[in-house]
Amino acid sequence: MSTVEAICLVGWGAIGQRVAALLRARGASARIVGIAVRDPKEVEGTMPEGAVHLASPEALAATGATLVVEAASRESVLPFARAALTAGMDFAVSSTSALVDVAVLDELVELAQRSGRKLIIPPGALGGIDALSAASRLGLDSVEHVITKPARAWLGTPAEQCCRLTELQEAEAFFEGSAAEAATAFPQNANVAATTSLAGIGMHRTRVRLVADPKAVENMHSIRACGPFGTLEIRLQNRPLATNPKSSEMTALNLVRLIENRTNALVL
Ligand SMILES: NC(=O)C1=CN([C@@H]2O[C@H](COP(=O)(O)OP(=O)(O)OC[C@H]3O[C@@H](n4cnc5c(N)ncnc54)[C@H](O)[C@@H]3O)[C@@H](O)[C@H]2O)C=CC1
Ligand SMILES: O=C([O-])CC(=O)C(=O)O
Repeated sequence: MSTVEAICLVGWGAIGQRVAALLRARGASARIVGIAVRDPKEVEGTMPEGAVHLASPEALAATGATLVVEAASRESVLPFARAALTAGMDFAVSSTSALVDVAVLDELVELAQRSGRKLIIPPGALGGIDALSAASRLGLDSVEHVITKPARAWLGTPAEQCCRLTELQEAEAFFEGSAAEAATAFPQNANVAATTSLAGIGMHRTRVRLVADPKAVENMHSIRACGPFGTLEIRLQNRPLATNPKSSEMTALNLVRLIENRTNALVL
């Protein structure tokens, strides 16, 4: 028996629209029933058939969705996750930098437990999060994550105060610190650091380096983890999304995978 998953999206930007387009093109067993954005004009003329605009988190409850997928902003996570979990829906987080705040993470996990639903952290722009999470069950000695993006992807972030992004000739590492510091200061570019931390050894022990590379055309992620399990080394060269160079195509693809796995008999 095949089922159709009813989904609400929070955010209708580069990732949200790409996910919707991929689900439609692939004929996935998923129906987008609601889209939350602050300004309804943003969805005018592009809303998937049968979907409604949601003006607030409280509007989720009436949609009948079983899964809410956030691809909006750090600020959107707490109010929309609260509303979704309370209404008996699972909630998938893209803006994982929101979870650097332990009070937010604890509240949402507790709410998910009480409501019998799931707070889901998809791999986002990453791969290998399954292996890292598996390895962490034996304990890990170290996790390092290097994020290298084209210089233009760092425009409009505090990287502008660390280096002259538009004049760079060579790659420049402009930040080194913990994942907590990286995700807090760069919520549009370093959600992945929070994701790596949640899967591995936490926000404070995960070391992060951020690099602006004027010659790069892709968003690169290099992760190295060591522990009693052995060593893990992963390197992704992600194509950026056409409408937002800060975000990778892989993020949308991982959401499509998550959504399709909800109804597929074979889960991969
Ligand atoms: N976990 C990961 O690996 C990755 C996470 N991201 C994060 O995913 C999120 C979405 O990324 P993009 O689609 O590229 O961004 P975008 O800027 O293209 O689109 C954001 C959308 O969310 C809406 N929005 C923002 N705040 C909102 C709020 N409080 N309530 C309702 N709607 C709101 C905007 O109006 C817009 O429609 C960002 O926070 C980004 O940093 C992006 C790439 C990878
Ligand atoms: O898409 C990426 O490569 C990573 C990203 O923006 C994030 O973690 O916020």
